[in-house]
Amino acid sequence: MNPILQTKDVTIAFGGHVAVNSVNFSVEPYHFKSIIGPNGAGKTTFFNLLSGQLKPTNGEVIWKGEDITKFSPMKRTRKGIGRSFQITNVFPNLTVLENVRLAVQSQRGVRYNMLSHFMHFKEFEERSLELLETVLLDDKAQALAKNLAHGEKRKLEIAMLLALETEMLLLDEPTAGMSIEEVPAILEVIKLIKAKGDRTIILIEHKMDMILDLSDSVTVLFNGKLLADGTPDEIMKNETVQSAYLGGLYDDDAS
Ligand SMILES: Nc1ncnc2c1ncn2[C@@H]1O[C@H](COP(=O)(O)OP(=O)(O)OP(=O)(O)O)[C@@H](O)[C@H]1O
Repeated sequence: MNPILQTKDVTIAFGGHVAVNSVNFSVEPYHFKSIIGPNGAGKTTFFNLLSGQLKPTNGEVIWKGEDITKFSPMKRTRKGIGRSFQITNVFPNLTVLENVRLAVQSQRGVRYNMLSHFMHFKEFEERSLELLETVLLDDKAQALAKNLAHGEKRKLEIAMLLALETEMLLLDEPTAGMSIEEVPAILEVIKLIKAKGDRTIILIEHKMDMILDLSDSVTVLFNGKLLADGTPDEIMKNETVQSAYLGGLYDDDAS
């Protein structure tokens, strides 16, 4: 099968520091791929190269055979690459439902058309409730976004990302900053999205154990380079990966 997303020798340097170094990466449609690596491995920088927040110093990003290296983040979203919203995109004084509805409206392109908005209001609201059910947040639909617990905010971000109806989801450490009690619920949400089977998902995770049973395949970054790529089983047995993680370079306390 042809990859849906690929990078060819993608590289970015900040001053003299090469944060992502000649990475050749590919993911097939409907695949669930995790990117793992210790702190500072280059995971977030690599995600920014995929989503367009950063442009590479060298190399290419290819979406369905098309070179999108120079495309803006918005253009990539329109093409089908959705990246999880940061919490700054959430309106704190609106309800959870209103926040998701705004994302649904923006996807349908009716943000500035009041008549169309009025005519489709019920449809948007129904779609928003459906998305809140998917992320197990429907019981908080009427709560103000600012009153949500951290884990619930991450669910809201995921609902808003799903509202964009993109073929690909880029999830950047969805469990970051969560309390131990909140983690199973967000993993459950990710499992539900995966089970629908209609999207390609790439997820960054810092803690390897978190994602092994979720992932079809795993890419390991280390010092900006692609260290290994394979099934979770292959990655677990890979000695180079083990030493990268266990060699005192894996800081378990950082996000
Ligand atoms: N804008 C920037 N300017 C300078 N250096 C940067 C910049 N962004 C990232 N870096 C550096 O690039 C390296 C990779 O950082 P990155 O945040 O991508 O790692 P990461 O794998 O996501 O780490 P973590 O698990 O801690 O989030 C780090 O050494 C970081 O300090």
